[in-house]
Parts: sequence; structure tokens; C-alpha cells
Amino acid sequence: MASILPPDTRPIVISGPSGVGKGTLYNRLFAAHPDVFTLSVSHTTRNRRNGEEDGVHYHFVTHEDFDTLIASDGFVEHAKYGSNKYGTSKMTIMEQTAKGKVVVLDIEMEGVKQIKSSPISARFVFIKPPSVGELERRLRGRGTETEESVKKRLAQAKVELDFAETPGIHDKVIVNNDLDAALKELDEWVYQPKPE
Ligand SMILES: Nc1ncnc2c1ncn2[C@@H]1O[C@H](COP(=O)(O)OP(=O)(O)OP(=O)(O)O)[C@@H](O)[C@H]1O
Repeated sequence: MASILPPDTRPIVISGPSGVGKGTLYNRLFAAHPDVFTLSVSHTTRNRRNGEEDGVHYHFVTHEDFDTLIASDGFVEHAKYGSNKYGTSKMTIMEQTAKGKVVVLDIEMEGVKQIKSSPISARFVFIKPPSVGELERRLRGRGTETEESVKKRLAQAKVELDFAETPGIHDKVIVNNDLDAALKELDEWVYQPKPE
């Protein structure tokens, strides 16, 4: 498929419970349209893990640098998980957009709320599982989670699914049942003509 920019080039915010298939879907979208999209690189205060590259997987910063960015209103969204902070900086979005790419943000519910209440103009898509039982099967099937982590993610999933019912929050909701069908729906929504 040719590398054509979608008519609407605003950043795309993709959210949905852990294990629903967000990464699987946007990686396929990226592969279908090479050089069109770029995943936003978050800032984090957590330590770099083996194989992770600064500026590629995350921008690894100190707690002090992170707090300075918060104070200067440099984030579109940020949150604390455990003892570490994570956020998407305005500069990152601006730089990636300036390169002519459509920025894709993979963020959770609190981040969605923050971007919604910011001046950033974005498009919001929520990926929904066919059922909570299927979500659990995928999380377990991925083989990346401990039992405790599966339970935590499922509890959080219920909160996210409830929140997603709020009218007007998302521009598009896609049920990721059959992967090819969900990808087609995502692709068609991303490439739909720009609203007037
Ligand atoms: N439509 C589908 N049908 C069956 N399995 C799927 C489908 N989509 C994704 N999966 C599988 O579900 C698992 C979770 O997918 P993925 O890692 O993309 O989820 P995610 O939403 O990005 O999760 P996280 O937020 O934790 O990063 C993977 O093993 C993936 O192969």
C-alpha cells in the first residue's frame, strides 16, 4: 500500500484495556502505510531496561528533569505509576508532527482525560475486547504477565470499559474481535475524509 497521509493529520490517541490488542493493531496499520505514522515516545523516570534505547523506547529522564517539565507545562499528559512518572511531552508531539508524520499516542484513561481537557486537537479511538473473558485469554496467552498482574489489569480494564461509555469521549470505538476486520475498521476510520 502506498505511503499516503490521511486527510486528517491530527495526532491519534489510541486507548483500551491492556491486552486488548492495541499494539498489534497499530503496528499492522504502520506496516500497511510505511513512513506515515510514528508512535509518540514517552518520557519516564524509570530505569532503562536491557535493550531499551533512549529516545526510541522512552526519553529516560531524572525525577528532577521530569518535575521541571511539569512545572513549565511541558506535558500533554503525565501520570505516576508506582514510584515512577510517565508522560507525553508537547515538544515530542510537535517535533514528530514537524517531520510530517501522524503521531499515534498509546495511552491509558487518565492520559485520555488530560488530553481531552488540554488545547491539543486530537482524534480518539478506543479498542474494546469482545468480552472480559476474551481479554483475560489474550492477557494470559501473551505470556508476559504474572497472575497478580493479570488480575490487576482485568480490574483496571473494567474501570476503563465503564469510562469509555461516557458519551463524546471517543470519536470511534472498535471491537477487536476478528483482527483483520478490526484493522480494516481502524484503517478506514483513520483515512476517512476530514470532517468540515
Ligand atoms: N483480534 C485478536 N484476536 C485474538 N488475539 C488477538 C487479537 N488482537 C490481539 N491479539 C493478541 O492479544 C494479545 C495482546 O495484544 P497486544 O499486546 O497488542 O495488546 P495491547 O492492548 O497493546 O496491550 P498493552 O496495553 O498491555 O500493551 C497478543 O498476544 C495478541 O497477539
